[in-house]
Amino acid sequence: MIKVSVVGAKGRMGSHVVEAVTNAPDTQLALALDAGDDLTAVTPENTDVVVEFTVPSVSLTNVLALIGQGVDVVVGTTGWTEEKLAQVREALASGPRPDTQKVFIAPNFAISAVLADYFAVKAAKYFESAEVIELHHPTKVDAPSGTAIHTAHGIAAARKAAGMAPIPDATETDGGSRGQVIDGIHVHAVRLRGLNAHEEVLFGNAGEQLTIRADSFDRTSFMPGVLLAVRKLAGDAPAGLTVGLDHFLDL
Ligand SMILES: NC(=O)C1=CN([C@@H]2O[C@H](COP(=O)(O)OP(=O)(O)OC[C@H]3O[C@@H](n4cnc5c(N)ncnc54)[C@H](O)[C@@H]3O)[C@@H](O)[C@H]2O)C=CC1
Ligand SMILES: O=C(O)C1=N[C@H](C(=O)O)C[C@H](O)C1
Repeated sequence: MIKVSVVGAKGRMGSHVVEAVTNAPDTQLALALDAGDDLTAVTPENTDVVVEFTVPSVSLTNVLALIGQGVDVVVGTTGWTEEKLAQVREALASGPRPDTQKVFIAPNFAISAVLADYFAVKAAKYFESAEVIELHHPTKVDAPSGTAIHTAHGIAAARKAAGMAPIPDATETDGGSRGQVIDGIHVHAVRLRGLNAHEEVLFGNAGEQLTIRADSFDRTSFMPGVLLAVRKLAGDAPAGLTVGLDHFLDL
């Protein structure tokens, strides 16, 4: 049995993870921790893998503390920048298990979202225009979503590798309507009661459009991906930092 502790266990995602870990045949719940709890309670003796779903403002601090505790960590929380990822790599290198410890961060654990992202990167070099629209529940604290930021970076990298010109856009006045520009890609965020987690990637050429859309209607959609990551970290995932569930899928 893989012993799994959950940090952020009382949250929308954390409570689903507690249920999934409890019900899966090969995992068992070790500790369920939330705000105010002491992370030094998590040790290699009681925990094989920690799953962290908290808030962007605290996740880095939690992950650094958990690396210090010597346990492997699966992270679903958003808000990761290159600077924060570099701090995780440094902490792993100078931590208690530099050759074997693993941290895995996924912008999105839903297979629909991971595939949408993958297909978008494949499509990027064939279209003059590309924009991303993400749509979420109104209780989400960050915008744009971590997934949309990841998608925008992926599209931008593919366009750059293909030597493409900047996206055509004659806008001269913009009070914010054109969204946030990430690596040259416009990203728009919608917050609407009734929605859960959704993303559309729009690609355009003269006379044609490709739309790639992923919809997570329910948080159960993230649980197979979370359990896959837990199993991979307890198994043959490489040591060090890995970002993106695509690394654990046969794409
Ligand atoms: N990677 C993925 O597939 C997904 C990622 N997310 C991300 O996961 C994060 C959490 O989302 P939700 O569960 O909806 O948020 P939430 O607000 O429902 O839950 C966050 C939980 O973290 C707890 N918390 C806050 N500070 C803490 C601390 N210092 N230590 C321990 N626990 C602490 C809160 O008390 C709360 O229970 C967000 O960044 C969200 O964008 C959400 C869905 C899927
Ligand atoms: O807060 C959410 O709900 C979600 N957050 C992640 C993100 O910001 O990309 C993943 C998914 O979109 C749900």
